[in-house]
Order: sequence, then structure tokens, then C-alpha cells
Amino acid sequence: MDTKKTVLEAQNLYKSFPGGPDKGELKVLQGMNLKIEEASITSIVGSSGSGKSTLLHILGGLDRADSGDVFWNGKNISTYKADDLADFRNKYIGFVFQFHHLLPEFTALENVAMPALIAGTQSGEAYERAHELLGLFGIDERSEHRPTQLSGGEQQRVSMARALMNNPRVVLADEPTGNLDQENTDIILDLLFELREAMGVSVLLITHEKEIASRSDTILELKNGVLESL
Ligand SMILES: Nc1ncnc2c1ncn2[C@@H]1O[C@H](COP(=O)(O)OP(=O)(O)OP(=O)(O)O)[C@@H](O)[C@H]1O
Repeated sequence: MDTKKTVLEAQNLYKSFPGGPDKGELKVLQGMNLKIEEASITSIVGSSGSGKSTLLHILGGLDRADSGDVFWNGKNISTYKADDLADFRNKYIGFVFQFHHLLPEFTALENVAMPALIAGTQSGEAYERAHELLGLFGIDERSEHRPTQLSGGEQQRVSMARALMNNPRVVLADEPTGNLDQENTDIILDLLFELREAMGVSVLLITHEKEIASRSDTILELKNGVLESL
């Protein structure tokens, strides 16, 4: 019997944007369903423009669907007001993007600590945890460097450490290795997969590469606005 708990669930999501054919709507998600179990690794593949980033943003509360529901531990977050949605994001979700979005004027340590400082954590505690995370990612000796003084792979490791700062339960990663060479891709993926062991976190990974997807528990393809098992 499967006893794993579902943490994040999408039911019957629809999302369209203006700019479709014949001045109509561009239908991106069309009745899409998804369940993310605790401590699971799920990959989503799909052609460019199929709606993968759109889905990730809706799951993480950065955007809203036109209709359908997203549940966090059984609570319907689609009905949350903006403040509650921001609270949900900060507490439970870590985002990793293809481009790291680190703040250039801050050091690696300050970038990693930022989400906790914003959430009101005392600075000594925040910096201590930021050091721990940078250590986990093997780059604590780079903690006083600014983003431009770091390699692409190091920048991406800093952004992963930042995503984990508030102890999220789910990491949503949008092509986190899309900009990296093979060696750094392997490092980042190994780290993502270790997170499940170290922290019991679930990872939802968008990728263009089926080889990367094949390492995960579940591979889904977003096609014609719905997810299909591969
Ligand atoms: N805010 C927006 N306004 C209008 N169209 C949008 C908007 N956001 C996304 N789209 C369109 O919706 C479609 C899906 O975009 P999305 O970024 O989700 O695709 P994707 O599968 O992540 O693509 P890629 O693999 O190229 O990153 C695209 O055609 C895109 O141009």
C-alpha cells in the first residue's frame, strides 16, 4: 500500500494568456492534474512553450490559474488572498530558476540569508544557517564573494542554498542546469537529489533533457495542456 503523503496537488487547472491564434486566447493549461508526494523527485519535460514554467509558477503561488485548484497539505491555496499566498510561498516553497537572480550588491552569505532576514529571523541565527547551507553545497569558502566573483555553477549553488534557507518542504526548480556545462549540471543534480535524503524535501524539476529526467521517481510530459506519464 502506498503510504506516502501528498503535499502539493493540482486539480483541473486551466490557464490561458492573450495572444493566441486569430486574436483569441493562448490556451496553455487545459484541465491539468498533478500530485507531489513528500520526499519525491518529479521531472516535467515538454516542448518549449508547452506551459512548464506557467505550471511551476501556479504551483508555487507566484501566479494563479484561471480555474482549478491547488492544494497544500489538503488546504486550497487557490482561495488565499495575496498575503496568505506570500506566507505559503515563504514557509513551504523554495524556487530555483535557470538564471540565479542573486542580488549583485550582496555577498553569497547575505544572498543566502536574505529570505530568513526578510522573514524576521535574528541575523546571527540567519547567518549561521546560511554558512551551514553554503557548507552543504561545498562553497562556504566563497561566502564573502559577490555573485560576479563566482562561477556559473557556484552562483547556481548559492541560489539553491538560498532556496533552502527557510526549510521549504518543496523545491520547484525551473531548468536549474539549463545554463551550465556537464560537470556543473552533475554537481547541481546530485545536490538536488541529496536534498531529499538530507531534508526530506520534495523536488519538482523542469528540464529539457530526458537523461536528467530519467534519474527522478516520476517523469511527466506536459503536452496539449495536460500531464502524461512517460
Ligand atoms: N504573461 C504572459 N503573457 C502572455 N503569454 C504568456 C505569458 N506567460 C507565458 N506566456 C506564453 O504561454 C506559453 C507557455 O509559456 P511557458 O513559459 O509556461 O512555457 P515553457 O514550457 O516553460 O517554455 P520553455 O521550455 O521555452 O521555457 C508560451 O507560448 C508563452 O509565450
